[in-house]
Amino acid sequence: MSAAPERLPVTVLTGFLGAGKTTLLNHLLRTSGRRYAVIVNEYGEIGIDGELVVGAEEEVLELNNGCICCKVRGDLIRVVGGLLKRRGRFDGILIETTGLADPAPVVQSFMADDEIRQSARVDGVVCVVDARHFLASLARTREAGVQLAHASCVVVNKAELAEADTLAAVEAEIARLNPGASLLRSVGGAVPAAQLLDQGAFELPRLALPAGGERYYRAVAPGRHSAGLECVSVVLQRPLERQRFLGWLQRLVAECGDRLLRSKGIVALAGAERRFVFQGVHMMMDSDFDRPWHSGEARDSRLVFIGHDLAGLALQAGLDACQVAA
Ligand SMILES: Nc1nc2c(ncn2[C@@H]2O[C@H](COP(=O)(O)OP(=O)(O)OP(=O)(O)O)[C@@H](O)[C@H]2O)c(=O)[nH]1
Repeated sequence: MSAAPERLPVTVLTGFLGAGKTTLLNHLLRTSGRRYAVIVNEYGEIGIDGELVVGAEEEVLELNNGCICCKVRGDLIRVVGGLLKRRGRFDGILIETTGLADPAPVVQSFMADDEIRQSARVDGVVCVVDARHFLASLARTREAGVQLAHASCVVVNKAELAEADTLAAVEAEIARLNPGASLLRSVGGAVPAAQLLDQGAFELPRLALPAGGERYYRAVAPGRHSAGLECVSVVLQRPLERQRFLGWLQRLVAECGDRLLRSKGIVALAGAERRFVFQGVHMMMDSDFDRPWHSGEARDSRLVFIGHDLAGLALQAGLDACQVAA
């Protein structure tokens, strides 16, 4: 019996208007040494970004006349379905979303559609930010925060235009609000393609969470930069009782999935020899048992929640109640 073909990696490029998404996309196409099908989404009927993508070999598909996050989701599924029928021709798919798009529905399309899910996987969500303007965009708009919340990697672009202290402040704010995301600096989108593509950053077994070891509950209050975006990180030392935790998580995403943008965690369930991992994008959730706990490894649970108005969700109290008795 032949092994199932590997699922095609999909990288979603997000980032605020003018941050440098197309510039990064072109850099990746020029330097990755791999063949990508490109999907570009923009407002308006005339596709401009599609024209700006380098090279004739790449397959560039435009989804115009609507934002990918609302009107054209059905189109996205059709376009990806079509690409998957010709999958031998490329090594992956790159999707550039509009500067005002919420990347969540794009990711959710890959989580929700069974056929696509079997043949393709979201490998990463790359958020490109403009080093000089990011903090202002974050403070003034909801979109910039939503894009940051979903990123598995953030590229701080136009780094040459920002002072060193601005760069440091931008990177600190990114690490505060999305502590699992990797960070790269760039000028003209010039980052090593190998650090962005095919990283499996969105795969359950390779979920990046803040480094373990600390025993803390930390709620990051919305700061002056973040237009209400908050991050809550929780570390729990006692294992969680399975049914109680799964019920709590299910209720949380069902009832609060609109303001809970992103959730992920590595959890020690009582009696389980393997780590339980989960990740959610709004109400959609992926979860599974992953590798066995190593001997000597601290069996604590680490969870991260990013969203708006999280204080009211009483995350710590809810999770505390899931722990087995001391
Ligand atoms: N100085 C400087 N300019 C850059 C850099 N990267 C991109 N640009 C310029 O910034 C402008 C916007 O870049 P794009 O790549 O089109 O940005 P985008 O995010 O795709 O823009 P939208 O599709 O409009 O949201 C272009 O004029 C780029 O040449 C950089 O690192 N430094």
